[in-house]
Amino acid sequence: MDALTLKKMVAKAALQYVQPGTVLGVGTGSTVDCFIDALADSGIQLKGAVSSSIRSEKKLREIGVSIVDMNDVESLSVYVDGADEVDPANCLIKGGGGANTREKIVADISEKFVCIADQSKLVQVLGAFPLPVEVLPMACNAIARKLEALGGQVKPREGFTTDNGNIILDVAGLRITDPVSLEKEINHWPGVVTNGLFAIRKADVVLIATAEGIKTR
Ligand SMILES: O=C[C@H](O)[C@H](O)[C@H](O)COP(=O)(O)O
Repeated sequence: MDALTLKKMVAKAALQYVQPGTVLGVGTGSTVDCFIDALADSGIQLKGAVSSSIRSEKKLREIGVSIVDMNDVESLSVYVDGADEVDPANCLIKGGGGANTREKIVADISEKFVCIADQSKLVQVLGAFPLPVEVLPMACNAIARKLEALGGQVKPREGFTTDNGNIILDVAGLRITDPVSLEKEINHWPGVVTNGLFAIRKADVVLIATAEGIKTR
C-alpha cells in the first residue's frame, strides 16, 4: 500500500474523534492535509478550528471551516495532528514542516491529542528523524554549538522561515532515550522557541495506518 493511501486511511479514521458543533484543534502536514480533505467529505459541521499553521488555516478556510483565534478559547476537546516519529510511549518528534511551536501551543490546551501516522513513523527510540528546533535568528549559532555539544549534527533549514519568523535547526544523530529530559533541557536555552519533542505533552491516542488496517495505541 502506498504512503498516500495509508495517510488517507488514517485521516479518515480520525473523524470518529471529531465532535460536530465544537471548535477543533487542527495540526499541520501532509497527513493533516488528508484529514482536512476527509473532514470536507464527511460533511461534519464544526463551530470552527484553531489551526497550528498558516498552511492549514488556508486549507481549512477553503473547505468552509472558520478559523478561531486561540486567544478566544480556553481549551479544545480534541486536537488532530501528524508526527515525524512515534515511540512506544506515544512520545513524538514533530516539526518536519516547521510548525512545531504552534503545534505545541495548540496541543497544550487540548484535552485529547489524537496523533495520525502511518507505520513508517514508528520507532523504538526517537532520533533517527532529525530533531527540529525553532530558534530566534540571533541565537542560531549559539544554539547550534550547544546542540553539537549534545552529540548532534546541526543543519539550519535552508530557505525556510517559520510562521513566527524564526529559523529551524535540524539536529541529526541524537539517540533520544529520555525525551522528557531532553525536551526540557533544550527548551531552557535562551533563544530556543521550542523543540520538536512532544514528550511532556505527548499524544493521548495514536492512530497508525498499516497494510492490515488501523491500529490504535
Ligand atoms: O511541522 C510539521 C508537523 O509537525 C507535521 O505534523 C509532521 O512533520 C508530520 O508531517 P507529515 O504528515 O507530512 O509527515
